[in-house]
Amino acid sequence: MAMIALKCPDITVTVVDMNVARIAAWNSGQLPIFEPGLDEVVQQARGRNLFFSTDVAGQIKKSDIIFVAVNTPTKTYGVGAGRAADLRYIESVARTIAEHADSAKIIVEKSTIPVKTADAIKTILASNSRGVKFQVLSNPEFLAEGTAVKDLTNPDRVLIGGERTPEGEQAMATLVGVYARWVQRDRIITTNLWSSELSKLVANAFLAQRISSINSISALCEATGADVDEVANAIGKDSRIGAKFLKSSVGFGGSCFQKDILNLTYLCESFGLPEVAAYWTSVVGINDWQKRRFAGQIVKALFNTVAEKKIAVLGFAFKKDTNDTRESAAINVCRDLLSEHAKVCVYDPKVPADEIIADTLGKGAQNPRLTVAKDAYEACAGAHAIAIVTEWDEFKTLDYAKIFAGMPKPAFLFDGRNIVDLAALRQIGFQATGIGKG
Ligand SMILES: NC(=O)c1ccc[n+]([C@@H]2O[C@H](COP(=O)([O-])OP(=O)(O)OC[C@H]3O[C@@H](n4cnc5c(N)ncnc54)[C@H](O)[C@@H]3O)[C@@H](O)[C@H]2O)c1
Ligand SMILES: O=c1ccn([C@@H]2O[C@H](COP(=O)(O)OP(=O)(O)O[C@H]3O[C@H](CO)[C@@H](O)[C@H](O)[C@H]3O)[C@@H](O)[C@H]2O)c(=O)[nH]1
Repeated sequence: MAMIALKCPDITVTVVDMNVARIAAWNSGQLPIFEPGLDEVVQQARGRNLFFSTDVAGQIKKSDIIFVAVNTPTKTYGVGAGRAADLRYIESVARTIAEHADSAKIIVEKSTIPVKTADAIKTILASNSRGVKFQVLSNPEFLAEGTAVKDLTNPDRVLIGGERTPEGEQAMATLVGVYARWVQRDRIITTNLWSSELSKLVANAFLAQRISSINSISALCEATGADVDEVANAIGKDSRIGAKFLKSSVGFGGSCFQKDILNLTYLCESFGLPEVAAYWTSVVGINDWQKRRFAGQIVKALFNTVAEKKIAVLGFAFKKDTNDTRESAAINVCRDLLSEHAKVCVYDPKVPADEIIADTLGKGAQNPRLTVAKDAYEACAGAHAIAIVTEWDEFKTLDYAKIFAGMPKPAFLFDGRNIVDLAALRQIGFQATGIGKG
């Protein structure tokens, strides 16, 4: 929304949320999320044509286009628990719009949702809105965290789905007109509603599948003496495969991939396609295995016991350049090490200590074996092993000789992101290993 406001000064964009603290943060000097370049975008547009408010009802009345970007987490209860998307926030927004709208609106699904959700939204609107006309469009978001501003400035594509009726086409043309202010017209794709809704889930499933594919091969590389980065480079040169998203890692995290694949598999089963569901479920299965495998390798290398040994975990966010920790592999790694009674000391440049502890142990819980350091050097001091879990750039240039000097020997380093020079570390004296480095 900040990007639309930046690129379209004549359009007034008001972001509303019922979370008062979040809106207050968006109106303050300290935005609630860390995202490179976002502060500058917000600063340019805020107060000009970008506003943040908790007045949901008032802004529904005033708006011509309403983007619905509420959370659609994995359901934790009842039918489909652990897999289906929980659509209660979507439904509640549809009811609120129906209650307060007193003129025609275009409703844009921006949240990631199961196919056919637009039908449910349309039905709720039509049954409650006292004759006000709505058009529902699907406009999934493809930005990745950490590169959001770049992705939004120059998107590979913008996808807009709508009804193939004159009113639907007109609504799509209106939304195309917004994006066309800065996105090349041939990168704005229009489709029917169901293709657009489904494409978002499929895009994430394909991206995650590439990571699980290369991660499965990382284990084979370790067993055979091959190097997974060399394999990725060799296969990625084939233009049919492509070089991106082939970086083997401790496992993918983030709020989207797992949730959206589970959502897709649940949909497949609901439509009577268990074989398709099983195929995509295995992408999540390999990811869970990869996360466990990493922690297991640490325990095994440290002579099958990490009890009371200090392990430094470098990085807690699910990827670099974000403070988001949702589904981060670091959570699983820390939990597995704690269950082996290791003393885990975490450092992340952007994630606050209380969040690291709450994510790992649960809200309010404490464990004296889990501590948070103010920098990487403090985390590594006296540690038997270092585990690099997030690929923050600063971990590439640490003074590893100094760190080595302060560790008990043998000193181990496990690079879960393949970002450091293993040969140089071995030269220093480390027992250093990476993912998929045979
Ligand atoms: N985070 C991403 O990078 C990303 C990228 C693409 C798509 N998505 C999709 O976008 C959606 C939102 O993701 P997110 O990461 O921003 O989630 P989030 O949980 O960080 O934010 C959702 C916000 O919606 C608010 N909300 C919920 N119900 C509301 C209501 N009835 N009225 C007003 N506000 C309400 C919540 O208070 C919360 O602040 C999800 O469907 C997600 O899959 C996210
Ligand atoms: O080669 C790779 C690429 C990524 N990752 C990991 O995969 C996860 C997801 O990374 P990324 O996709 O870059 O970030 P997200 O913000 O989760 O973005 C994904 O999820 C968003 C929400 O749906 C979509 O909009 C984006 O297009 C999609 O890339 C992270 O843990 C990464 O470290 C790897 O391990 N290897």
